Amino acid sequence: MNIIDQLKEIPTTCVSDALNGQNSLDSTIKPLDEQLKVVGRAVTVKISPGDNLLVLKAMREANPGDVLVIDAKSYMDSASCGDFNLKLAQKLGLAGVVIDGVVRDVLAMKEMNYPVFARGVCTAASKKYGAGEINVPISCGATVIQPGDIIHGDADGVVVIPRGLEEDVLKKAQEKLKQDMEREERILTSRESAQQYIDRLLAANRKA
Ligand SMILES: O=C([O-])CC(=O)C(=O)O
Ligand SMILES: [Mg+2]
Repeated sequence: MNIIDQLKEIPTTCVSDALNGQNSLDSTIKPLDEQLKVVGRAVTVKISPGDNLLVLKAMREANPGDVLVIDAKSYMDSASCGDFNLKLAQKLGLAGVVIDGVVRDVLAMKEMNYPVFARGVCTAASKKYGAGEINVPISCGATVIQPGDIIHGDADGVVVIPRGLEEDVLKKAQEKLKQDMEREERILTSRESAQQYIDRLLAANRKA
């Protein structure tokens, strides 16, 4: 299994733990549909607020399985994508779209079964002027994202795994998931074992 497929089997919280809580996008960037997760390599685009022509160019240049990450500078009053733009991304085979900005046509989007993460929704469209840059380092949700970094998102939010760390993060995240599952089996068996767990934790962390 390649690293993307292996990461798909792990919750985003465990990936975050493997990164010591670093590299989480702002928690206000949320999934439109909590049931859908996204894992793939970032294609980045930086746009000028209110202008989304380069979003289309970036998706045209992306490979199937990539995640389009849009730096719209948190602009909340015109949509970086509507349902039609997202249907283009889906048709082109992109794994999903993450936006530091907003979308529109949200009801049609929810019918698409396609992972989209954004700060919210608005009514107005963007213009098509073409300002911006494709596949450059961007800031999205106050986090630096380089083209090719792995984007990992689910109901809890989005984290970015920098390229150089991906093997290490995969191993640590797999280990964390295993530990979480073992802990549940061990501790959640009775009222007494739940009490003992908390007592041990308090004793171990008690300040002098
Ligand atoms: O055309 C746009 O920029 C936004 C829109 O409504 C869509 O994609 O459906
Ligand atoms: Mg539309």
